[in-house]
Amino acid sequence: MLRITNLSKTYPNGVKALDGINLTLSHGMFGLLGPNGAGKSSLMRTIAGLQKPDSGQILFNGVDVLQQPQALHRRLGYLPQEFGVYPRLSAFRLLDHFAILKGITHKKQRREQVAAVLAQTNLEEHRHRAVSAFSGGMHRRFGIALALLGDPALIIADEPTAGLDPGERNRFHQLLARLAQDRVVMLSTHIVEDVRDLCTQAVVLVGGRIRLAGRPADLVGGLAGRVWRKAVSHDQEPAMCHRFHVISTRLHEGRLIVHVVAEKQPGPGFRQVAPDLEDAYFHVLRQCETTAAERTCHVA
Ligand SMILES: Nc1ncnc2c1ncn2[C@@H]1O[C@H](COP(=O)(O)OP(=O)(O)OP(=O)(O)O)[C@@H](O)[C@H]1O
Repeated sequence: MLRITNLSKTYPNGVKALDGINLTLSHGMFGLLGPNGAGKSSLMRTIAGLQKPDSGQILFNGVDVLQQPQALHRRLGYLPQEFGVYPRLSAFRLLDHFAILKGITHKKQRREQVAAVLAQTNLEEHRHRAVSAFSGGMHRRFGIALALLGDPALIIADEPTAGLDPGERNRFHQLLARLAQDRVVMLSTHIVEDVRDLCTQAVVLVGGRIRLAGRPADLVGGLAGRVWRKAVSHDQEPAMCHRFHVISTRLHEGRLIVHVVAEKQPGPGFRQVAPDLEDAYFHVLRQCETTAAERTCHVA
């Protein structure tokens, strides 16, 4: 349904935010995972038509959307990372206003759509409240209500759960999962758990390039039998990082746990564990860091 080929984007300051991205998305929830500055928002903004790439192609149902932006824009719901400040208008009035901007000019049809998106996002009982007085979670759900106007076939949500408490985050995830049943939902995040819990497909983006792609369960496959864990003291950690290929250090019940990638038992006290998505993600980040450091060393 959405096919991206060789997409690249360099900003005027010389930062290459996207470097030859190739992706094909069909129905379901698609996770875009990457650290700060990986290029997630750049990719989403480019798909949403808010900025032009330097090269590449985006096909939506076979139509080239860089040549014919309207082909996608009518079918797109975009939930950006940053929200503007809403005026003191009620949720109903604001949605009605945006529905007009989306081209839903027939009054009865518009009322029905606004009522439907309020129901889908569980905001019906708040429809007469000013959006400016909504909580963070309600804001996010209101953002989705806006994105749903016009019944989009593709929803792009850029780090939608940032700042939500666990309850709201869970409710929001369930809403996205319901929406993904019959459309494409593209979700960017740097929270590995979100991708593991929600997504049928995922890519790891680092430095504007796709480093890992597939079903979350398959992404860990390459690490099978190679991840080892050990509880260490804070003092031991630097030596561990020096001696072993440490992919992560996490706190568990106040204790520091290191995960190491090694072909065989790396040393006393290490226990082999089944790799999870977090291991796969941190392993890729480590590989990218190492490659970047090697490049810097060569230049130096
Ligand atoms: N308008 C811009 N002009 C110049 N550089 C930009 C611009 N937007 C983004 N960048 C740079 O491009 C790179 C990718 O940024 P982008 O916002 O796409 O990453 P991201 O993965 O969404 O990060 P985050 O998780 O922090 O939102 C970064 O180095 C960023 O500083």
